[in-house]
Amino acid sequence: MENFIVSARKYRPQNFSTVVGQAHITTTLKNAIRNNQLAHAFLFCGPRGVGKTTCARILAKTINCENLQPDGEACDKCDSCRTFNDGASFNIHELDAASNNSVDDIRTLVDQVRFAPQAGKYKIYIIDEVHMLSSSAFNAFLKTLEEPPSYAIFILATTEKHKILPTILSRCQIFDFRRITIQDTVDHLQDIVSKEQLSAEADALHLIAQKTDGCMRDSLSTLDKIVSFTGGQLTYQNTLEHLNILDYDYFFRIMEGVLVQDIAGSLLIFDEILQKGFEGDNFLGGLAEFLRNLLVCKDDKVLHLMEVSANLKDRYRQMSGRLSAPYIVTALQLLNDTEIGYRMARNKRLHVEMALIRLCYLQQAVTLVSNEQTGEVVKKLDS
Ligand SMILES: Nc1ncnc2c1ncn2[C@@H]1O[C@H](COP(=O)(O)OP(=O)(O)OP(=O)(O)O)[C@@H](O)[C@H]1O
Ligand SMILES: [Zn+2]
Repeated sequence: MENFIVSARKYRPQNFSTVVGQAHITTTLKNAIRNNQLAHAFLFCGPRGVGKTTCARILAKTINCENLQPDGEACDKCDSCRTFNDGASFNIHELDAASNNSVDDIRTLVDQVRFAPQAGKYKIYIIDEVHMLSSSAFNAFLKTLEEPPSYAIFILATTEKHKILPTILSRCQIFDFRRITIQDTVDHLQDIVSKEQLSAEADALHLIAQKTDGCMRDSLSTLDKIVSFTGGQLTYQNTLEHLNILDYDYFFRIMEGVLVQDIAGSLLIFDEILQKGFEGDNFLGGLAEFLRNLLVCKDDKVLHLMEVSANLKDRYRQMSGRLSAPYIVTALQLLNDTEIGYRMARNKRLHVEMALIRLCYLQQAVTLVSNEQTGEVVKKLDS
């Protein structure tokens, strides 16, 4: 515990096979390396913290490895690999275009490109947040990108692909990085928790993954924070408190109330939520996601779109079985309208309360309508 190092650095993947959730990219890169068909310019696009810089560094190490493995991975033992692992290689240059975006910055880089590497095969230039380069800097760079020396490889990374000029796009091999799924994030966090000999309930890790929405870097830094906050004992409850997330239990309870048209009960639960310091729109957003999950549960074909823990899945399924699909859809529509009106509403509490009351009445209304007029539709959606 005392030696707990920031996970994002300590657990930065050192080879392609340990990069989580980007197999479509790592496989292609490994094949290109093995077959000696490496492009000279790459564009790595995708959300923040999903492994762009990490993959760029692994690529740099691998193509300089003196003893490339048959599977396309670096050996991690040769001199070159060791200097890369120590962060001491002269063959990798990183430029953060967010803070160095002038023509002069690019000229300095272009000047360096002229010199062949003293050791190793390739020099790799990583330009992070490349969309931030000024247009004159872009132009100064274009010539080098068009005719790079054989030993130079450029890896441009960006979170905003649409801002990249077509002249650059057409000169790069483009890789689209994906946000990391909740399950992949949970598995990765679990792995770190075991290695660090900490303890964490699976549902607690799920909460972290859910909160950080596919960004691995944020998941790891959140894990770090909660570890120090809880002394390394993560439970669902203490993680919930730390992350300031609304407990799903509230939504199950609200729905129980709605099912029996218990208006008073539903309003009291909403009051509890407000007392805890949450805002009405947190609640509306959470309830909408909850209903969306109930809808997704209705069909096994789309069940994987519901990214919740195994425990919670069963609970969702049971609840979903008690509601008709038309009810859920109508309720979602109602919540959507309520969310749109929320900002304008003067009495926000009342605005949400009205929605809850209507949800209670809706249950009856939709059941009546669907039985009489749309029995067929309901059967289809429900089956
Ligand atoms: N796919 C992944 N698998 C495992 N760890 C990851 C992955 N993506 C990110 N990480 C972790 O997050 C940290 C930051 O990742 P990285 O710098 O590669 O992200 P990035 O996509 O380049 O983000 P940015 O666009 O913000 O620069 C890494 O040190 C690593 O610990
Ligand atoms: Zn090596």
